[in-house]
Amino acid sequence: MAQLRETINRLEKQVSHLRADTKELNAQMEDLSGKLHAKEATIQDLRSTLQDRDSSIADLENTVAENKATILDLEAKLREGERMRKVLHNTVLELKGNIRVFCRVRPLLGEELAGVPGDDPDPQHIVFAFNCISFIELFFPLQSILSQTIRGPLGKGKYSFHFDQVFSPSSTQSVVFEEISQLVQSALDGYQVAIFAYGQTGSGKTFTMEGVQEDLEQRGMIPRSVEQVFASAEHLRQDGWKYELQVSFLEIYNEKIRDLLTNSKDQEVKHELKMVSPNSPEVMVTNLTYVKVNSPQQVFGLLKKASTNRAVAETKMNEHSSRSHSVFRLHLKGFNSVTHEKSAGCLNMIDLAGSERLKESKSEGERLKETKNINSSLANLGNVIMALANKDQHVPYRNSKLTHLLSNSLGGSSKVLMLLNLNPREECFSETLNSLRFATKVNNCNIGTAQKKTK
Ligand SMILES: Nc1ncnc2c1ncn2[C@@H]1O[C@H](COP(=O)(O)OP(=O)(O)OP(=O)(O)O)[C@@H](O)[C@H]1O
Repeated sequence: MAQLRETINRLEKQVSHLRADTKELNAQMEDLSGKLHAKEATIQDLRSTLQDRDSSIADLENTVAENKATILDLEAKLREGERMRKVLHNTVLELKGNIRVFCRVRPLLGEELAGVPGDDPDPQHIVFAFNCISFIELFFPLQSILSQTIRGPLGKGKYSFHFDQVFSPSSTQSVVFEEISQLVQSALDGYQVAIFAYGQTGSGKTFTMEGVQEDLEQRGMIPRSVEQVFASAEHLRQDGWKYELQVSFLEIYNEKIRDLLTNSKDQEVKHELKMVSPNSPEVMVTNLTYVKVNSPQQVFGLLKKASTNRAVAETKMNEHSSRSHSVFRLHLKGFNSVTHEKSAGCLNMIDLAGSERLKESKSEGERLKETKNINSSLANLGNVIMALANKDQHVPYRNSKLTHLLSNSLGGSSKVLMLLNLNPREECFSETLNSLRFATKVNNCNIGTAQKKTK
């Protein structure tokens, strides 16, 4: 019996322990389930945060897609704008005629200013209208002072001219370039472009075309055009255009062609003008150096090389007078990988030899021969332009090397600009009048509508 009681006691103790354990386990269970609820709530929170994030990402993705569409739309509009610019530019040129004349008068410089009141670099006998950028008036020098105070007809003492644009002595290189930059652009669009600097010795032709290379402000039309062509070609890449650019530079001296980019010291290398093929109007120069160029700096190096090679002779009118025509050519071949369009433009920049007449130049001997050759090739340039304007059956391209070489860039399918340079000195009055008359004849010509070239 006692043993039984002892067993019961022991069991009762064990039951009481088990009860206490159960109680503790229940408490722990409750605690854990509380924590589980809390975790579930956190998970729920995180889920809803994730959902919010997902919808924000979707919103952002939509916004990005919308922006991309807007950008594509804007790019298409820009391309359309660029196309319209070309169309408008070409229409304006068609209306104005594809031959245009700009006139630039250089300032009086250095010793030329001696005795000029107030060192005024503007000539007294040339008058520019304040309200008309295309008008220039020349006064017979003896009457020029009078004409400044008494306005009105002075009979034969006053000569008025209109051109597409007139630049007074204060016009900078960048102002002049602004007016020709669209024309330069046309070469990238596949046009044949010819820009001539015409004028008597010392009138500023070389300054206008080449300028001072080391001085950014004074750089001329050639370096500025080269920079613009490279910048535009780079810009057009995004539309699928890729350009191959090639430079040649030659001079025509005494009706002989000389390569200005040659490394050869052999002056006897002969250069002849030949048709590219029997059916092509294009003329090529035999044995001429063509350099493939990839940067403006590379072209500037070639310009330096050419200027050291260029023949410079002395005349009585200008100590360092250039007695040759120089022809800088940039050939631009374009291909568009998106539209498969092709273009083949050419930019010719020509610094003509001084246009003074024989008796003014006081030339003798070898200089006399040079002057005669220069005069006859310039006169022939005028004849070619007149023949084109008159739609003559025969255009005398072959009468001089210059017009023969440029025949492809002078016809009705090209764009021509004559930059008439004038010397501001009163002593140059009769040459100035002569130049203005020649340029007026050119200005009155309309050589037809330019055509793009695709091959
Ligand atoms: N717009 C200008 N501003 C400042 N200087 C100029 C300007 N135009 C010309 N000159 C200066 O006038 C001088 C004669 O100019 P330039 O040599 O260009 O004449 P040119 O017509 O090319 O003569 P040439 O027929 O002998 O080649 C140069 O010293 C040149 O630097």
